[in-house]
Amino acid sequence: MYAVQVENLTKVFGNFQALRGVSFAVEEGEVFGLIGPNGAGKTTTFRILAGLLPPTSGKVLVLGKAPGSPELKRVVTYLPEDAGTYRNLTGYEFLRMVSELYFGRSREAEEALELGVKIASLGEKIHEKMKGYSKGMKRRIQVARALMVKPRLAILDEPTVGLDVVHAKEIRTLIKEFAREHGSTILLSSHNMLEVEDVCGEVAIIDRGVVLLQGKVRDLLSEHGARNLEELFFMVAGRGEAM
Ligand SMILES: Nc1ncnc2c1ncn2[C@@H]1O[C@H](COP(=O)(O)OP(=O)(O)OP(=O)(O)O)[C@@H](O)[C@H]1O
Repeated sequence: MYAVQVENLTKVFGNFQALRGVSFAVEEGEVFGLIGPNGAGKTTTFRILAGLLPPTSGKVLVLGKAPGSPELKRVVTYLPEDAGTYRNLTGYEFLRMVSELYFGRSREAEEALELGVKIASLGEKIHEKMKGYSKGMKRRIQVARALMVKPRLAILDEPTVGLDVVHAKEIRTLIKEFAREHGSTILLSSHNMLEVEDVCGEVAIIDRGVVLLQGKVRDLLSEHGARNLEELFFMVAGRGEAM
């Protein structure tokens, strides 16, 4: 079964066409990367998948259902690129709030909180107010928030945005380990094509509102004789400017 199926998806804002017929499919259990430069349409696609934005046209199924269906509420999580944190809550209080929103005051909520604390790996700092957190710590809390409820599908928009190489690597490792351990499907986006190779088994390359290629990273590189995804992007995107 596909976790996500997108066919010929378009989105028009005013007279600007942000998505011009996007198609890709994500199998359950994959760590899948939607990669492309700034403005390619990644966030727009994710917002549609999360049920936050209506598509203009096209077919979109999330776990076989229309985005935003009530059945998806408990099983799909979405981490926006610009997710904020509650400055005056501690990381622990924030994760507890989210787990109780999902599961009420229950054993499940306690288990989710425990897992969230483990994923965040902030040690004693989990009990400090988030206003003192670094960007990396805030992002860890946000990723923990999206994964701790063990979703069938987690949609993570630029999970490593704004992080240095060390913190980005930590987040990638925790995503990979989480997916392996819990069998969740992870759909993430990135404009950093090199980092995606480290975490995703399969990718779709999107540029200017169109998916140019989809496949397993290893297969795509060998089919096109590219050394890495960045080189492959420039081969298939037909443009020479830097991202
Ligand atoms: N609400 C909106 N109104 C008008 N244009 C929009 C709106 N949202 C997005 N766009 C435009 O649609 C295009 C795709 O934007 P989107 O945010 O999906 O790209 P992205 O691939 O996520 O880029 P980035 O890596 O910079 O986050 C951009 O040109 C953007 O300016």
